[in-house]
Amino acid sequence: MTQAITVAFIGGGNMTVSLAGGVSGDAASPRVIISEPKAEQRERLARLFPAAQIVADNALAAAEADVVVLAVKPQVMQVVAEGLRPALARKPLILSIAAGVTVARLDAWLGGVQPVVRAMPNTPALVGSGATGLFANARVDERQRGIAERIMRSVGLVQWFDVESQLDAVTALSGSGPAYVFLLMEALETGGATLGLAPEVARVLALQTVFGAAKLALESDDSPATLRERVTSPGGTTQAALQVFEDGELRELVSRAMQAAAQRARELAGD
Ligand SMILES: NC(=O)C1=CN([C@@H]2O[C@H](COP(=O)(O)OP(=O)(O)OC[C@H]3O[C@@H](n4cnc5c(N)ncnc54)[C@H](O)[C@@H]3O)[C@@H](O)[C@H]2O)C=CC1
Ligand SMILES: O=C(O)[C@@H]1CCC=N1
Repeated sequence: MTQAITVAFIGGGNMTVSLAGGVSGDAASPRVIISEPKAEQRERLARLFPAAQIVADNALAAAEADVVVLAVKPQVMQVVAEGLRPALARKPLILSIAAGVTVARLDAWLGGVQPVVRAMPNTPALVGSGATGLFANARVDERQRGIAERIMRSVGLVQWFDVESQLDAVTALSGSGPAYVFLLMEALETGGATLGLAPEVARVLALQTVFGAAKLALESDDSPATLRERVTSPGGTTQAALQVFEDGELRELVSRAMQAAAQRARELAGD
């Protein structure tokens, strides 16, 4: 943070552990308050973040905050947001990371006066390699945009969107995307075992291959298509495999899967 601000996390689960760790590592780390109803989890949080204040009362946490990060499951968001209303007189920035909860809904639950940023993160944020889409309502000023961006950037890449519906596409790509890649890992592992490799060997080779390919693509100036061509010797093994993927219309299948995810995101958002 550029100045000593107070960040209150509502819900002290996996994502909060990751984000609180991220912002605590920041050069000018903010004061952190975490509200969590489960006593056992509060004890864990206190061990992980000795400098943070761990409480059981959402309103108490929010009342002193410059930023309130809503990190509860979407199903409990309405109750949590409505319960916070009286504690938000200072008009802190609200940063919601709940999947599928629109700014309009949050706005209604919070009383229609708060600056609200909606984030669509993904689970690799848990290891500091997330990808997050952000959308801000009109009450969010430049300074607050910077703060929201900095919080999410502490666990990975951040991209802003001017149109909230684009977060449905982000959900279909990077939000759900880790599951597509895990499915590919599973398939590579099974395929390796079918070819006679020990399953644990097939798994480690599959994971390292996905990791290595992603790292190479991120660090290279070349496009994934060029990198793919570079692996593919004419008449060689890769070409034989890629032909099977093309015959099975893998690109079309991925596109259809993403359409289904985006459609489901729209339905869940109540659009
Ligand atoms: N797009 C994605 O893949 C991801 C989205 N998310 C979003 O982030 C949010 C948090 O996810 P996780 O940290 O994985 O969930 P989690 O279940 O680990 O944490 C939620 C925490 O909220 C606490 N909680 C329950 N009721 C509460 C209440 N009334 N007040 C305060 N705290 C309460 C729970 O005890 C729990 O510790 C979710 O809304 C989820 O949709 C998180 C990870 C990735
Ligand atoms: O599957 C879901 O609905 C959520 C949104 C993105 C990742 N998980």
